[in-house]
Amino acid sequence: MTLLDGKKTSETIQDEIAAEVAEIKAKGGKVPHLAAILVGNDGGSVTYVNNKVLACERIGFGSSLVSYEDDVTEEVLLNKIQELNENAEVDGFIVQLPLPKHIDANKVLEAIDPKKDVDGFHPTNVGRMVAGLPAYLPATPAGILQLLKRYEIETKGKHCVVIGRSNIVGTPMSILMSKCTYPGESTVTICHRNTVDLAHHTRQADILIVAVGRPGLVTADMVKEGAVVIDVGTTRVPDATRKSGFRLRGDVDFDNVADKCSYITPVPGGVGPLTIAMLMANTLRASKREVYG
Ligand SMILES: Nc1nc(=O)c2c([nH]1)NC[C@@H]1CN(c3ccc(C(=O)N[C@@H](CCC(=O)O)C(=O)O)cc3)C=[N+]21
Repeated sequence: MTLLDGKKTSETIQDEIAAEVAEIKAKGGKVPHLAAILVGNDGGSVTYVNNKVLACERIGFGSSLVSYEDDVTEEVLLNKIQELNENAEVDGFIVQLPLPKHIDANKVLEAIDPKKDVDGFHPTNVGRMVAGLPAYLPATPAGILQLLKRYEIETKGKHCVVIGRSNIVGTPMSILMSKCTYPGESTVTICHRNTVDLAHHTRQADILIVAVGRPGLVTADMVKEGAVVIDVGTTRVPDATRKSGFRLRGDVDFDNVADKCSYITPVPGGVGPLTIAMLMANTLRASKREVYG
């Protein structure tokens, strides 16, 4: 069994980006700038957004964080988005999800200029991705592709089973794995909460990608011997022995599943850190006008 070291791969990618930023700076070019909008103070969201800002500092990007209380109006949010769309200093920005219920998240995401949508959540980028046109790919699926690629894992003709159909992970992941470029060319099955006999499907998987947010959902009996298992779940569960009072748990019962796998991602230190690296990669592409010219 080989551990897919997301933390190390993320550091490698960020080093590559940092080297490019240093080059841009040496030539007097524009330093990439990422802005993030955070609404409310959900523990996870605050951590992730802070990690994104820290990553910017580490690799030499400019960054700005715009924070609102969770009672902010949709109008205020939409006005800020308009401002960031028009601000030439800002190459890309994200609105951290989830948003409070009184805000229409789809409306907010559609207000972002697709050219600055480094999360790849705008319908224009989703459509371009599906059509195989240059697009910002959502960071988590893009990070998983990087893991498969950098560990040289064969995907052609393999059966890839994706559990979860979210707009952020499951749906784009399944589309990307079916595309005719490496890593891809897999036969893809999408499973979700209405799937009958989930284990029947997962046992057929050469590559199993789990993005549900239910700790321990995938147990050893559900995994084929030699499978590649990618765990996207990062749920905070109470843990009195930790200073923070919680620990992160994936969707896969790692301790029992790992022995059966050819490759597996840990949680933490798997897919999560790559999500940050790929957001940085998208921001660099935005500043170089690589996607939209
Ligand atoms: N607009 C938007 N874009 C996102 O990309 C986005 C979002 N909203 N909302 C929430 C999810 C979740 N997400 C993660 C990012 C990093 C880790 C990550 O770095 N995890 C570390 C541990 C971090 C920790 O200490 O908690 C790990 O797995 O090793 C996890 C999850 C991005 N998301």
